[in-house]
Amino acid sequence: MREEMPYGTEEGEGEEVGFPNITHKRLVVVGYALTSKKTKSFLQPKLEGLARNKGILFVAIDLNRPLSDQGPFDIVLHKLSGKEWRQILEDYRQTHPEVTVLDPPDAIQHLHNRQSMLQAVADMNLSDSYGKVGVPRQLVVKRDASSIPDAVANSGLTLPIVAKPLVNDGSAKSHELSLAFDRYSLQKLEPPLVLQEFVNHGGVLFKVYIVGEAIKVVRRFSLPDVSKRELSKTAGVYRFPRVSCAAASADDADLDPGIAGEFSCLGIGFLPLHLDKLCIVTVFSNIKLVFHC
Ligand SMILES: Nc1ncnc2c1ncn2[C@@H]1O[C@H](COP(=O)(O)OP(=O)(O)OP(=O)(O)O)[C@@H](O)[C@H]1O
Ligand SMILES: O=P(O)(O)O[C@H]1[C@H](O)[C@H](O)[C@H](OP(=O)(O)O)[C@@H](OP(=O)(O)O)[C@@H]1O
Repeated sequence: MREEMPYGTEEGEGEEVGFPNITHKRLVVVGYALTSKKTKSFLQPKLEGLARNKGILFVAIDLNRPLSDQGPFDIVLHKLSGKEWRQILEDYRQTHPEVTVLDPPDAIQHLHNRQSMLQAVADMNLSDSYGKVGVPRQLVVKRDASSIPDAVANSGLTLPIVAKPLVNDGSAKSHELSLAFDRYSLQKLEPPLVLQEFVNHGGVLFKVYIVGEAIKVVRRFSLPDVSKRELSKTAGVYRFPRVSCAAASADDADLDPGIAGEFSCLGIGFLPLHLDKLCIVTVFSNIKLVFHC
């Protein structure tokens, strides 16, 4: 375990660590392993400043050196995928039980797959006086795109359909979604895929960020509803951009009065971007819900 160290100087390191107005408290050291893109979007000056004020220091993990030779860390924060990294983390957890790993690989494995990520939500069968939370009906297609039209017909899924890569590993490809207005166009897509029924939801969805006990809900613009008339007049499959990103804030938008108390959870992620607005030293997840009748 790390010794009690006064803020401001680390033993053996001559330079000031620079934590104003904090003395004789232990520094919490967070080792992070993220892609360069995620580091850029996640470790913004605002977050590092918030952390510094709370006596929390972020230190980049060198992926070219043994993890055990680095640190010592109080927390290891990561969003990398792959069997090798998972094994490194599992080995590290065995030799460093005192270190909190966010998130433990076995706790997030099911979120790397767009089929299993929603199973937990479906199994909860959440319902109360405010409404109920479900998941869109969906179908997994692992190979052979030519079989998709018949598979969709046999599954009873209704159009339009949102096609999503089955793997959700944070790569740009894992966010390449398409909207199909007819079954036959689906054979142009590249399995493995999850095919989800499109849920009309008034063009606004909720993103729910949960970090330990802290919960933040934001409204985001989403895909507009598709009417039966539009569906009858439209054919083809169309790739669409990341419509509900941070820039698409709909916090001031009114919800469509025609929709009422039924929520569909479209997807679940972890280690969301908006960490700087929430306490930053517990479990991370972000859940996207749409609100529809
Ligand atoms: N079944 C659905 N019905 C209606 N709209 C959907 C559905 N699934 C996804 N969408 C729309 O597509 C957007 C992206 O969906 P999803 O969150 O599953 O993908 P993502 O790539 O993880 O998104 P993000 O860009 O938030 O990381 C949603 O914000 C919503 O606008
Ligand atoms: O609406 P936000 O900005 O929270 O959307 C996030 C999204 O929920 C995921 O956290 C993405 O992370 P990955 O799944 O690892 O891609 C974020 O992408 P990022 O690459 O910009 O961090 C989205 O911003």
